[in-house]
Amino acid sequence: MKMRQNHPFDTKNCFVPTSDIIAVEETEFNKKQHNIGKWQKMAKPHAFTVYYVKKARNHRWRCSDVTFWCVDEHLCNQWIQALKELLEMQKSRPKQLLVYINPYGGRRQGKRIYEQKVAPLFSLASISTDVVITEHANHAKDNLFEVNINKYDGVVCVGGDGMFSEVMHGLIGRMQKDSGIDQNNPKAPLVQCNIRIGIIPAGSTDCICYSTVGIIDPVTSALHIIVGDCQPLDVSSVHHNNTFLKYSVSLLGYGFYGDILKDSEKKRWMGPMRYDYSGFKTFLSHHYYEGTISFQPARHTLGSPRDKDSCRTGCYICKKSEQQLAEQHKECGLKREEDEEEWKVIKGKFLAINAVNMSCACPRSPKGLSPAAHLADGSADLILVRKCSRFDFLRYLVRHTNQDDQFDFSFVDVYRVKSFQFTSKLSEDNESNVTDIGKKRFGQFCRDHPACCCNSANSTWNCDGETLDSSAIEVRVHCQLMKLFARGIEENCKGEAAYSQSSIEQLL
Ligand SMILES: CCCCCCCCCCCCC/C=C/[C@@H](O)[C@H](COP(=O)(O)O)NC(C)=O
Ligand SMILES: Nc1ncnc2c1ncn2[C@@H]1O[C@H](COP(=O)(O)OP(=O)(O)O)[C@@H](O)[C@H]1O
Ligand SMILES: [Ca+2]
Repeated sequence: MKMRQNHPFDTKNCFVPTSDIIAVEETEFNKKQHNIGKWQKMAKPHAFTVYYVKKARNHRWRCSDVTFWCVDEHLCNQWIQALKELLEMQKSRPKQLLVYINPYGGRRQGKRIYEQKVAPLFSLASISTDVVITEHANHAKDNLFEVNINKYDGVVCVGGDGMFSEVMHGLIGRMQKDSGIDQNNPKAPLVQCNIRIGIIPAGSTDCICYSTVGIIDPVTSALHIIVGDCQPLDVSSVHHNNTFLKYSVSLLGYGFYGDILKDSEKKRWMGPMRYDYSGFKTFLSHHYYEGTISFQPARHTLGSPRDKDSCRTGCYICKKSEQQLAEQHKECGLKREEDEEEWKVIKGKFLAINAVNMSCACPRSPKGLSPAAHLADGSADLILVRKCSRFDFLRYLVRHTNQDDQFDFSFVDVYRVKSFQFTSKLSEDNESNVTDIGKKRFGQFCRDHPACCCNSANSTWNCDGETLDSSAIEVRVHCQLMKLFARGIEENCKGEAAYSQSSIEQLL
């Protein structure tokens, strides 16, 4: 049997694992193609085209295609049939997706990006979609409590980290509501969310996309959704006084990153540039904050924040945590003595407190705030940057952008934790003396005079790009609470990965 590619002079073999096939379609007879090369000899050619994932450099994926021609119509149809059956066997692929687009995220290109780059690929892969273009903040989140969620194999959000956070809150919240779990109870065992979320990056930082896919590229992300990838993700719950505040998957930042976010919200019109402007301004203001942080070290994980190796596709440290989680679920009757485990307490003056569930790599900081943090190990890295000079803080920040170790400073400490609590000195003082409004006034005075570095005002928590109302918080990491359409960052940029047994080449 002879089937050939449509490039007559291309003698290269084409290997495509079935897991990388996007679609198979019958190809219309085209006179121009017929008139070139060897196909002239064919009486009436029949053809089909295989669309597949082509892996390019820097984790970028593209949709490529190859067309096979032959004279026998029946044979051609048999091939199409056989390949379609192979695709049907890929059970992890989504068929029905719910899509939320934030038209105002990042450079306000969300709608265009989806329509031009993503929708055609979904349609090629025969994925049906219900698309909601959000009209206001919390539209997607509220909507997720109302829709018939079981109809969908996944939810896609087109936007930045803030938009992802909204969709995640909708999904996890809906899951807990349906299972009768009270989110306000900080100790409640949360129900895992098995409906995967896909992120089409169209925001300002897009750190969650970058840290889980390795590139900010809407087409690459769409292809990860189409092939049905699955990456579990740790989620932290944030409470204050037995009241649920938020969930976080990337950064929970007090001090520097909180102040940047708060200032930048007023400058939304600047687009992604607002972070550079507010970053510079916040750096100059050099505010530090006094408070107490207590945490439980994550003894269950194999890794440490100072490891040289980072979390990659198929990470064994995350797999180990997954096994431990499964064992815990099995013996759910036996309550773990989590509360009796040790707490460490640190009091101090901090320029920044960053708790990260993942590396938080993004184009501004390609290795991230904690390069060795894991996506799904059930822990967060708690980074404490103590009061230091502006020059030293700049040295620390610069190391986010180069290869040097950002934890190798006397004023920086890092711990791998499974839970932590923070109270600012101000709120401790206020609790002991509520009527002391003089202090609050002084705090306002300081905010209005950025040259002052004193610590009488509170900072704000930056929770995945959203601000929190409370400075005193209680945080707990929930191992692999949700899943993304991603596979983590692949070790080899270019597709040297092992091919699956069932490649088309073998069938030929
Ligand atoms: C002198 C050189 C200083 C360079 C410092 C570069 C550090 C950049 C580290 C970025 C940290 C990423 C953490 C991600 C946060 C996002 O959740 C949040 C919201 O992102 P969004 O606007 O929703 O896409 N963005 C910010 C800047 O707070
Ligand atoms: N239609 C809308 N109008 C205003 N805000 C919205 C809308 N849709 C979503 N949002 C909110 O916008 C915030 C920022 O969105 P995001 O997509 O993360 O953009 P960026 O990365 O630029 O911050 C999110 O918190 C989200 O809740
Ligand atoms: Ca983690």
